[in-house]
Amino acid sequence: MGKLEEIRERLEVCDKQIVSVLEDRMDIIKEIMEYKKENGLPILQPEQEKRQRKMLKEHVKENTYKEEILDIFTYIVENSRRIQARTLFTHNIFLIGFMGVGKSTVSDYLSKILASPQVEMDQVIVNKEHMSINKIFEEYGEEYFRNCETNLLIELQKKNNQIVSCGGGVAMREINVREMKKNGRVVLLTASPETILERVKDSDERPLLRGRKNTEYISELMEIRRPKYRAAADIIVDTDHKNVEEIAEEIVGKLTHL
Ligand SMILES: Nc1ncnc2c1ncn2[C@@H]1O[C@H](COP(=O)(O)OP(=O)(O)OP(=O)(O)O)[C@@H](O)[C@H]1O
Ligand SMILES: O=C(O)C1=C[C@@H](O)[C@@H](O)[C@H](O)C1
Ligand SMILES: [Mg+2]
Repeated sequence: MGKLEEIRERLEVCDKQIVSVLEDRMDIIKEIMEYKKENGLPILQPEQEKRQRKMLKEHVKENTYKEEILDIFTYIVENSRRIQARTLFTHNIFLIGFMGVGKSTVSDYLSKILASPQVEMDQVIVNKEHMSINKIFEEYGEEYFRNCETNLLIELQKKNNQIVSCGGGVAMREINVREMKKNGRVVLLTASPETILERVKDSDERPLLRGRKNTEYISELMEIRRPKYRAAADIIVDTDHKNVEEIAEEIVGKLTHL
């Protein structure tokens, strides 16, 4: 055997060891998830990832390849998140609720922490139609927009493990609720009118609230929508006085115990 072949053989042995250790690591991740589920412990615990990263940095600080090793670990952790998500859910998660309640913020965070794709329904429709939502309403009417929402919900059933931030009106149509439930769990986020006002007051992007940004109007519209939101929900999470990490943890905890 030539020198090069001999070196390559050592490399192959090394790769196989890496595969084997990675498999062990992934099994451990699954074991942790099962243990947390069985014992009702918080599932996401982002602070644990930070501790792990700190420990690793300390461990490799004198290593010649420390930057490369840390880079590889970024991918390892990303994939552990994906395994976590698949251990927890095999379906899609649909976030519904009033304008400004935090659907986009929470779905963005959940999609990062669970390394799962995020779908922003309003944005997908805008991209498909090459038109803003305001323009779609003006040119084709609300019914057309609502049909776009229903068609998108049907399309989303082709994939799993997506975190979907729904348009504020999605739960108003019964067919939409049926479509979401075919391969998904529906999470209703709620907040008081005061909290909603605080969260939307500096933005002009919500046409339904234009010129009516006050708690009286928000309250009125919320009451009209409440029964449909509640009827659609598999779980309800109140977001008042909670940060995004707390909300995400509560969602995952409740979904795990459905
Ligand atoms: N838990 C929270 N605490 C404080 N601020 C929040 C929280 N959740 C969201 N926000 C803020 O409130 C505003 C509205 O949030 P977001 O855009 O996520 O709501 P939304 O439900 O997606 O609204 P829309 O229905 O219009 O799409 C944002 O500025 C966001 O940063
Ligand atoms: O609450 C609603 O009916 C809407 C909310 C937005 O997300 C958009 O989907 C659209 O402006 C309609
Ligand atoms: Mg949003």
